[in-house]
Amino acid sequence: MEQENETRMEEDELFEKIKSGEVSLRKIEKYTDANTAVKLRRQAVEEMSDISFKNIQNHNIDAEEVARKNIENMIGAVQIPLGVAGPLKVNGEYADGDYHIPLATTEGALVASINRGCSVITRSDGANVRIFQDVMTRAPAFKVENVARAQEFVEWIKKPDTIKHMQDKISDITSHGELVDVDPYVLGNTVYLRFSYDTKDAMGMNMVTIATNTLVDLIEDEFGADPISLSGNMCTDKKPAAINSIQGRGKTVVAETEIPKKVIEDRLKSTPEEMAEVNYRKNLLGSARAGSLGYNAHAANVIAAMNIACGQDTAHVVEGSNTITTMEVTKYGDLYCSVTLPSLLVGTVGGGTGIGTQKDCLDLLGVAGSGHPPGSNAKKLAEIIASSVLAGEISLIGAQAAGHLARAHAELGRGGF
Ligand SMILES: CC(C)(COP(=O)([O-])OP(=O)([O-])OC[C@H]1O[C@@H](n2cnc3c(N)ncnc32)[C@H](O)[C@@H]1OP(=O)([O-])[O-])[C@@H](O)C(=O)NCCC(=O)NCCSC(=O)C[C@@](C)(O)CC(=O)[O-]
Ligand SMILES: NC(=O)C1=CN([C@@H]2O[C@H](COP(=O)(O)OP(=O)(O)OC[C@H]3O[C@@H](n4cnc5c(N)ncnc54)[C@H](OP(=O)(O)O)[C@@H]3O)[C@@H](O)[C@H]2O)C=CC1
Repeated sequence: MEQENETRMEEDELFEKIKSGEVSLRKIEKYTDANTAVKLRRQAVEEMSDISFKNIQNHNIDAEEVARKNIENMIGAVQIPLGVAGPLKVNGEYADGDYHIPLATTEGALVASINRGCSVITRSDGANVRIFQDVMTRAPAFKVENVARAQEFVEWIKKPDTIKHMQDKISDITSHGELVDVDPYVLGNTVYLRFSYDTKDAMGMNMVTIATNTLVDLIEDEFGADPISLSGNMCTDKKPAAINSIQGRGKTVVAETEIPKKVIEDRLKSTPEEMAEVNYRKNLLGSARAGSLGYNAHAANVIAAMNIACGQDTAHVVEGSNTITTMEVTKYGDLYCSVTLPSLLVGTVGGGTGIGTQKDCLDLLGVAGSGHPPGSNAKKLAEIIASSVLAGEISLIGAQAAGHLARAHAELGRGGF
């Protein structure tokens, strides 16, 4: 950021100007390098709040790296303990092998549980996992004169020539992103266009937002619809929404395993019948009665811990929690288990994936940066996360079937080992 400094100032002089309000907290980088700016901002906050930080200054993040794209008004960093579960055997199209799973959390018993689930899956010959759809969506809202005009708009947008024209336009904006499709939704005189893109190894929200902005301009110029908002909430980003469960968003991933009865008895202290019953009455019936969009036990736990560890956008736990878990006793008396994640949003480039500690975690999984071909690293990460969600579901349902949930949290979540 140094090249952007308007006028370099000595630290003492700058600190006085920050304290007096002459230089606002958010403009400090204009007068010094990013790391000094972080230090001065923190010291100013300490003085203004009359406290003395003991911890947040202790980190190894280079503000020169992150201040430009990951954070504004930086004053330090918060640490979250990192644990590891595994090995987890994954039989995917992109992830094929045994993996150690990085999990950043403060919830005692969570890593132990996922670790147990990994051991069960690995002893059951692994998790079979496949990706069924991979598109990131952005849905702007347009206002039109009336319903007849809405119909013309929908017909125009779905014309092959229009789509080709928009695809050509996108290729000027991004070398990795590709417009795949557009789905129109009409509500009175409002039309939502849900654009779907292949974003390769990027989770893609910046990419598709920038690309869609260009398409909104094109539509306004060439069709004349009135753009109201670049995001019309039918995307749907970071909110619980049935459209993501039904149409998918990001990666739609399914992972399954078949656990021998003996493994359930030995490792989970339960039986296939008991676990299937708990899954049915809890994850399926209980969720239906509650009006939940997530028919699972704690997919969000695993996705949150992996998202934090691997530099993903933590708010996308919302989409991931749409997961549906099934368990059924097979004709051999074993237990078939699956998780279906309709909307898992992950990437291995961009966002927080380049920060040192987060990149270490991506390296552990062998997915840091661009894949060969592009897109393959993000798909591999998605397969590993879905398999880890399966591990979490198996262990927690096992614990609830065995009546061990409260005991586990009393022992591991309150200081016991
Ligand atoms: C806690 C366990 C795993 C004990 O499970 P256990 O079977 O009694 O323990 P064990 O000592 O026999 O160990 C079995 C395996 O568990 C793992 N394990 C065991 N201990 C550790 C440890 N310290 N560190 C790492 N791994 C551990 C490890 O894999 C071990 O195998 P080994 O290595 O011995 O061959 C089990 O009772 C369990 O999984 N309980 C469920 C806990 C859980 O899933 N918590 C998640 C959060 S719950 C929540 O937030 C959501 C909720 C509950 O509200 C959602 C809902 O509504 O359902
Ligand atoms: N803008 C918004 O509305 C929202 C933004 N976010 C934030 O967006 C960020 C993530 O956006 P995202 O677009 O994923 O990331 P970035 O914008 O950080 O980076 C993505 C860019 O990386 C380049 N790139 C290099 N190699 C590859 C590759 N192998 N595959 C794909 N792209 C590659 C692409 O450039 P090129 O396009 O030139 O090919 C792509 O546009 C996060 O910080 C998240 O928090 C989250 C929600 C909403």
